[in-house]
Amino acid sequence: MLPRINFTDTKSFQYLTDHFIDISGKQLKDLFTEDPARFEKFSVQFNDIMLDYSKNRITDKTMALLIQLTTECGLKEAINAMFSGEAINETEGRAVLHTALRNQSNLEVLVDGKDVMPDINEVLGKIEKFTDAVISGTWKGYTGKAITDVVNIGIGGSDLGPVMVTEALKAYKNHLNLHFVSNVDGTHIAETLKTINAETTLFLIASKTFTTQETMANAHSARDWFLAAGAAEADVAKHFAALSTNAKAVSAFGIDTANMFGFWDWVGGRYSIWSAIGTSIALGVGFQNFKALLAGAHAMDNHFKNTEFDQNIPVILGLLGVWYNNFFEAETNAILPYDQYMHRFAAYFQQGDMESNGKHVDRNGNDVSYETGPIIWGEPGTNGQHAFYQLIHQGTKLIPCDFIAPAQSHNPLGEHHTLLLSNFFAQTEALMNGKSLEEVVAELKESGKSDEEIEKLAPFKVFLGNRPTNSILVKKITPETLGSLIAMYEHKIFVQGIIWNIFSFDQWGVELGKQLASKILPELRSDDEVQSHDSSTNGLINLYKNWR
Ligand SMILES: O=P(O)(O)OC[C@H]1O[C@](O)(CO)[C@@H](O)[C@@H]1O
Repeated sequence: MLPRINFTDTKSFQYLTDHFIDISGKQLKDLFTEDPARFEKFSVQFNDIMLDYSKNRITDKTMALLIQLTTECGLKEAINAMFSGEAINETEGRAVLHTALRNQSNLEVLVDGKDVMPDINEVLGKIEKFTDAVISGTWKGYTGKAITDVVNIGIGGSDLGPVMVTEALKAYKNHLNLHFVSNVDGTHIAETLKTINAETTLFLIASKTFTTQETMANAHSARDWFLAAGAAEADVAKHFAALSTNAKAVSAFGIDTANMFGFWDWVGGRYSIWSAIGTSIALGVGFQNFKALLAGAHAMDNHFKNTEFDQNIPVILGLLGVWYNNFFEAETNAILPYDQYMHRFAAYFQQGDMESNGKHVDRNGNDVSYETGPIIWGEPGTNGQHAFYQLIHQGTKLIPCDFIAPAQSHNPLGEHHTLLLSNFFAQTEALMNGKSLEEVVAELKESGKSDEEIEKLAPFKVFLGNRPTNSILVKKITPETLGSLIAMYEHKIFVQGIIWNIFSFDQWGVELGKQLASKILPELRSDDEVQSHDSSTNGLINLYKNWR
């Protein structure tokens, strides 16, 4: 069982509340002047990943108090409980063991007294054989041709991870064309089907439960299209595979369970890229690269499990997030990768973080009296700079940002990467230092502006600065490094869930909308006027019926 400690009742919370009053009046740039060793002190390197968190509104005391908070909240015990397979997803009565899926040490991991590693290794072996056969072309379609296109049909955790990783690792891609269909909007599947040939297409139906409305609707449409293209029922086996925990529903759909790659209920949907849900990744970049992704994540797991908290990257990131969320009252957290390949990284962690920690009930079943999960958002730099950075620099909201960049590009084209990285370094410096009125006035004078013009313009050109950032500089986006980065954020989310005393591994909040949609569906199927809802919902439904 996880501890049940209201973190606002801890001593460290009280100390942090007092300490916040000191810190909130301090300027980051002054902290750097006062302590030239800040970078050495507030940075951690792990393999090819460097976390520089020195541009945060913290001192030694802040970090010491935040670490004390972890002790009072039982973080160490919670980490051990997760890794050892305790049923810490208490509202669903399940263990949380995505870490076992990437347990390259192969040491046993027990769930209800049973070692799960043999089953994991068996599925991995099956994925390797299958993906090798498809990539090499020995797996043939119903007319004897090799597969050229793979369509992953899934949503949420059965889509976002594979999309994000296959994009992030595009430099490692083989000849297979990957497509991802998630939205129940028929446009998504229709547009995809226009680009592929039934004879050479493999569909992966990715769904943990194999009951998700969107995925089932898309899977049925794909199957109908496949049969309409001239294939027979018996050909389905060569073109459809399932990634799921639900063998019964897979069979009922008509997919041979020989083509099913299984996983288990102790794998949460948004933590499932490491499972059979990663099959599209293994197809796109090869099984060895998929294994390397797992190895990178495993290395981060060991770092998280075994490193003292003051040097522990996910713990540090988690605590900084708590500091801004609960003391500075920052509502959002931007993830800004300076790497075009990572353009879906923030979207991936929108689900990872917000579905995990978007909770207002604590582990005792009581409403929390403090803020929990932040809003996660972001786009790759430098595009974001020309879109929303204005607000980060000069707006009224405090937005802690994670800047991520690789030192080496997969596409070292002319000066592009140097230009990109000059922006990466400049942005965090600008956010920290800002630009004072005196500096603005001096600059305008130098540019030849009159005193009158300067007086008018100057206020708009001031940057208050003091805006916190983390810089995550990696050597290169390789499968290993990407695996480590993903695991790093997963564990950061875990740390925060423990501090906030919430359950991070259920997602009851997605149920109500689903329930109501299934009630409304039959109403939409009939032509009768609807009167069973509030006037707004009735009005909209009836107008829709008139217009359709
Ligand atoms: O893999 P499944 O069972 O189709 O579920 C898809 C997604 O739906 C959710 O349950 C809710 O949106 C996610 O947690 C999950 O990733």
